[in-house]
Parts: sequence; C-alpha cells; structure tokens
Amino acid sequence: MKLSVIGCGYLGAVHAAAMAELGHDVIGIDVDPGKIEQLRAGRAPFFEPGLPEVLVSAIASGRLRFSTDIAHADDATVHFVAVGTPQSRDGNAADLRYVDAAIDALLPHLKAGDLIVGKSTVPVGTARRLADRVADAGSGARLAWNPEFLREGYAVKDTIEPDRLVYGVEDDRDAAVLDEVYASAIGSGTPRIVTNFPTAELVKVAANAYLATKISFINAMAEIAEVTGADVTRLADAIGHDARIGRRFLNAGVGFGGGCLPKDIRAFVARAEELGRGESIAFLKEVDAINLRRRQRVVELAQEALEGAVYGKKVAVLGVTFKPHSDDVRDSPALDVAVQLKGLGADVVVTDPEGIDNARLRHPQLLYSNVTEEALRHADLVVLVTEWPEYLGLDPAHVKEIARASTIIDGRNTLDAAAWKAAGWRYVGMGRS
Ligand SMILES: NC(=O)c1ccc[n+]([C@@H]2O[C@H](COP(=O)([O-])OP(=O)(O)OC[C@H]3O[C@@H](n4cnc5c(N)ncnc54)[C@H](O)[C@@H]3O)[C@@H](O)[C@H]2O)c1
Ligand SMILES: O=c1ccn([C@@H]2O[C@H](COP(=O)(O)OP(=O)(O)O[C@H]3O[C@H](CO)[C@@H](O)[C@H](O)[C@H]3O)[C@@H](O)[C@H]2O)c(=O)[nH]1
Repeated sequence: MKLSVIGCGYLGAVHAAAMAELGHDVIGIDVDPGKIEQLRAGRAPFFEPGLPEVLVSAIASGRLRFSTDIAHADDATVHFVAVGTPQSRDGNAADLRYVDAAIDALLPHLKAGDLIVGKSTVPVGTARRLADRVADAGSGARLAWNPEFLREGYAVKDTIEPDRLVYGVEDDRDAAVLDEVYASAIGSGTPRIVTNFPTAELVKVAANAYLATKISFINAMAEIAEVTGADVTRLADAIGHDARIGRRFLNAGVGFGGGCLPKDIRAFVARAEELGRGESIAFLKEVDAINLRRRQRVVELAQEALEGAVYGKKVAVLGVTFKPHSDDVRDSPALDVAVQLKGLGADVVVTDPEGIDNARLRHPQLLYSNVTEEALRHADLVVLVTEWPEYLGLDPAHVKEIARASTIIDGRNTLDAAAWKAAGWRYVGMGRS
C-alpha cells in the first residue's frame, strides 16, 4: 500500500520506517527540514534502539522516502497524522494547532477513497470535528482514529508487534483498509478493537491515565513507607504477586515523566472539565500532584544528606532522560531534580549515556559530562535519577574511592542496597527501609 506519514517525530519516524519494513511504500513528511535531512540520510534524529537499522534497510529497499513537501503525499491513499499535541503554553489542555495545520495542509492533496488516520493523542471529540472538516472539503476522503501505544526505547518492536490495535471508524471499509495496513500484526494474532471515534480517542488517554495512576499509587505507598519504616519495594513485590494487580509499573521512585504521561493526564482533566465531568477524573490531579512531590522528595533527601549546606557542594546526578534507553528529556524528573539542586547553589554535574545534548539545549546552566567517572570524581553527593544499566553496574567500592560522598540517593530504587551499604555507603532509597 502507499502510505504517507505526516509528522516524523518520535512516533512518526518510527511508524514510517516500520511500515516500510513491513512492505508498504511510505513517504514521511515533516515541516522540520533538519529532521528530514537526517532521516533521508538514514540517521534517526533521536535515540531509539533498532531504529537506525530499520531506517537504513527501508531506505535502501526504495520503500521509504522523506520530504518537507506535503504535495508528495499525493500518491498515497492512507495518510497517517502523527504530529505533536503538546501541553498548551497557557494551561493544561492539549495544543491542537499542529494537528489542525497538518489536516489543512493535507486537504488539497486528498482523493476520493483516501483515508486519513489520526495517530496523535487527542482530546475526545477531536476526530469528529476533523472528520466533519474533511467531509466539508468534498474530496471524498474519510477519517479514522488509530491511537498508538508504543513505548520509547521499544518503539520499533511495539510498532511491528503491537499488543493491540484500536480502530475508531465510521465506515466498515475503513477498518478493512487498516487491516490491510496492519496485515502482518493481524496475521500474528494481534487483537483488534473496532469502535467509534470517542472510544478510540478515550482508550488512548485512559491507558496512559491508568499507567500514571498505578505509578502514583505506589509512590503514595512510598510516602507512607517513609514514615513507618516499611519498604515499598517489598510491598510492591507482595501486592504484585496478586495477578489482579501485577508487578509491572509498580516501581516507586522519582516518578513519571516524558512526552506522554504527564501532558496526557493534564489534557484529559482539562477536556473532562470542558465536558462538565471534571469530577469524574479529578483524582488524576492528585496523581499528578503525588508524582511532582516525588521530585521534591529527592531534592529534600539531597538537602538532608548535605546537612542543609548545599551551596558549592558537588552533586553528581546520574541520568537525565525521563527513563533509560531514550534520549528524551521532555518533562524529565531527573532533569527537574538537577535544575532544582542547581537552583539551591549546588555544583551539579549531570551525566547520561544519551540525554546530554537534549538536556543542555534546555538547561545550559548545568554542567554536563559524558564520562560517569568524571561526574563522580570528588562528588559530595551521588544522586541516581534514571536507571540506565551502566549505573546499576557501578562498583560501589570504586565509586567510594573516587567520590568524596558518603551518601548515595537511589531515586529509582534500582541499586543493590546491600552491596552499596557493604561498601560503606549510606544508601537512601525512595520509601525503602
Ligand atoms: N513519543 C511517543 O512515544 C508517543 C507514543 C504514542 C503516542 N504519541 C503521540 O504522538 C504524537 C506525536 O508525538 P511525538 O513524541 O512523536 O512528538 P514530536 O514532537 O517528537 O514530533 C512531532 C513532529 O511533528 C512535526 N510537525 C508539526 N507540525 C507539522 C505539520 N503541520 N506537518 C508536518 N509535520 C509537522 C514536528 O516538526 C515534529 O517533528 C503526540 O500526540 C503524542 O502524544 C507519542
Ligand atoms: O513502575 C514504573 C514504570 C514507569 N515509571 C516512569 O514512567 C514514565 C513513563 O514510562 P513509559 O510508560 O515506559 O514511557 P513512555 O515511552 O512515555 O510510554 C508511555 O506513553 C506513551 C505515549 O503515549 C504510550 O504510547 C505508552 O504506552 C506509555 O507506556 C517514565 O518516566 C518511567 O521512568 C515509573 O516511575 N515507575
């Protein structure tokens, strides 16, 4: 099939490359010429394991091209819209200007029978509004909503082998078109849910709201553990054995960040309030508040460890991305902690295997080092905030030799506490006794 993908950021670039790898003819379109130049050269504009290989092979096969010119979408019959829907500058609602602009730009290039497929995460009600606009333009094209559930770090695998497909459609023919697009996944037994627009839109935000709630739930337990001497990781292990609860997404720590969970729950609350149903999901405000308190807690623990004398102390911050296996620092708890410690006068040195360039663009006032040892050398305090495997493999005895610090704060509860304690460290976890 001939596909276009409008918007080649994290979601769109992976989608375009994966669809070409699956045998479709794909044109990826983005308004950012720098991004398109990199993608054309087979280079991923962001760190995503496996993506460069798929890009190179799909480009070499002739099935994947990139352009800044939306006129090149003319040949395609299915047009994925994967542009950003960030939090608005002046509030919590999603900023839909990029989605609107992408649809407007596409309209003159549509033919009868074409299908526009929304993949961006949008407030419920958006698909209906856009479908009406497409119908009014009179091309005979239709619209479907097909939310995306990929995780950064596993994006290629999640796109090729999704755990479910959700189609919001108004016409059975559109489900059949999507079945053809996703023939490979469907052939391998991926469940597909065919439903209406509002359900498809809501499935996406409901999934992210649930995941965020699960994380804030365990972080709320960490807050209680901190004042009672309980250990939240043992608690999570114990409740996680109940299959109805499950152990995944019960890792307490500095909380969730990234380009999705935080902005999606805020946009969901804003949309529910617009619909007069704010009270139904008001708990998500608490989920957000608990989450932000955990960043604060790491800063408090750092102040305690330095006995209040933060000014001029060297603090090694291990990790800056919102999670490992990504270079994404959007709404990163790790970066937030580093900035707050710097604001308190600490000499913060941030290290990260992939996130330094993105972090430096946002916060040039911080010191950065690509070399973990350099960040740790003579540090008065060590704070782990992103659980990259290289930090989990650090030798506590060696770190003790090069750092001045006696305390390590494990903001992700992922280090071997016993090993660090045995090497003479004061180990401070998040809700761990
Ligand atoms: N990143 C993820 O893991 C992920 C997963 C599932 C869903 N989503 C959703 O997908 C959407 C995109 O997220 P992202 O992380 O890829 O964002 P992003 O900011 O990385 O990418 C958005 C891209 O759209 C481009 N763009 C903006 N306006 C355009 C236009 N008119 N025409 C063509 N290109 C345009 C931008 O230049 C940018 O490259 C969001 O709604 C997000 O919530 C993201
Ligand atoms: O037990 C846990 C699990 C995760 N996190 C944090 O939660 C955040 C989000 O993690 P994850 O969900 O793995 O990352 P994303 O790549 O942002 O993926 C989420 O957001 C995407 C965009 O909407 C969805 O497509 C995915 O299904 C959804 O998992 C990160 O900061 C993690 O460190 C925790 O603090 N504790």
